[in-house]
Amino acid sequence: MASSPFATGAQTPTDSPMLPAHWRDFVALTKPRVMTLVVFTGLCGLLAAPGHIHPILAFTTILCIAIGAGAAAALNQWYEADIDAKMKRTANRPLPAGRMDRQSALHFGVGLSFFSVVLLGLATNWLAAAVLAVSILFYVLVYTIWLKPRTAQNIVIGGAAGAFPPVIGWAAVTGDISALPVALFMLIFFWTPPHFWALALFVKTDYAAAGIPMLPVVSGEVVTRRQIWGYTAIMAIAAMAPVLLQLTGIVYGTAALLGTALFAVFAFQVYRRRESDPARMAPEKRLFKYSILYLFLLFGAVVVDRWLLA
Ligand code: HEM
Ligand SMILES: CC(C)=CCC/C(C)=C/CC/C(C)=C/COP(=O)(O)OP(=O)(O)O
Repeated sequence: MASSPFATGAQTPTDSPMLPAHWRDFVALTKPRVMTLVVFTGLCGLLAAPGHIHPILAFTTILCIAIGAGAAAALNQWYEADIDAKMKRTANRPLPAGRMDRQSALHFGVGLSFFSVVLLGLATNWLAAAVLAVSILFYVLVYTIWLKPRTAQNIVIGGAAGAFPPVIGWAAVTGDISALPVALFMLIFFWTPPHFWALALFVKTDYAAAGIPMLPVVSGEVVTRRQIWGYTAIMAIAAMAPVLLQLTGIVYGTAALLGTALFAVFAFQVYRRRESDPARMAPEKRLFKYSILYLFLLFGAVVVDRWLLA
């Protein structure tokens, strides 16, 4: 059995005899579905940046973002194996299901974190590599280990980790960080609370069972619905900022206006919903699904716009 400095002594699925970890479990450890959008926002940051980057270096940059994000996800699951075992949604992950030992996940996560940061630094520049390192550390140390078990504001602050990829992509090309990557960072930063709390509303019993103080568990549904609506309003300002600052043009402007209007409609439906409402598709499920499409749409539009303006 793998020992961990965080072991509670309680019997968990990770205490059971280990089966050899299959490579598919290592892939699962990187949360590949979530990472598609992380990688896409990083790619868009890279493609929107002025200047030239050799295609091989561009590919290496995106690979490093994917590896770094995957490594951070592995470390998140290394630390949370006991918690994941208590939630239906996560109980079948490689560690809680007993298909992999914790030490393998730790080595995989630490090894790939170093590899991605060093490779990015050597291939592009050390500013991009430093931002990648900060995002990995932020996700693992600030969000997973420090804030997540302690406060319902965990994802508001910790969510910054997921906002760095476009900055990394941009910095890899230009060697600096200017207004547009900062605006894209702010967009993801304020998008994260509605994205996550919409999901948290329909999996709150899971989080309650695991003892994680997510907002719907700690403050209840009404407060969460109000907060989703409030952060959507701030996110709308962040979404329009690139247009107002004349960093993007008509394509992004149109996408941001229409896309954000629909986001606001869905967020308002979440805000208005009372528990007794009959559900076709619950508004929070619709908002969660749409939040993912929204970010794909707006980041894609940034790239199209920058190319048209170039
Ligand atoms: C701290 C911030 C965030 C939290 C707490 C969070 C939480 C979650 C959770 C719990 C899920 C369900 C996935 C699962 O069951 O494995 C999810 C799904 C997803 N998240 Fe987030 N998320 C955050 C930030 C982000 C960011 C920054 C992105 C991308 C830019 C992102 C993209 C996605 C995508 C694409 C899915 C859907 C995955 C699927 O189809 O299964 N999330 N998120
Ligand atoms: C480059 C780099 C390091 C990017 C990181 C991107 C990032 C922070 C993505 C967050 C994605 C995510 C699924 C969080 C889940 O929260 P959780 O771990 O609390 O979810 P769980 O309840 O499913 O374990």
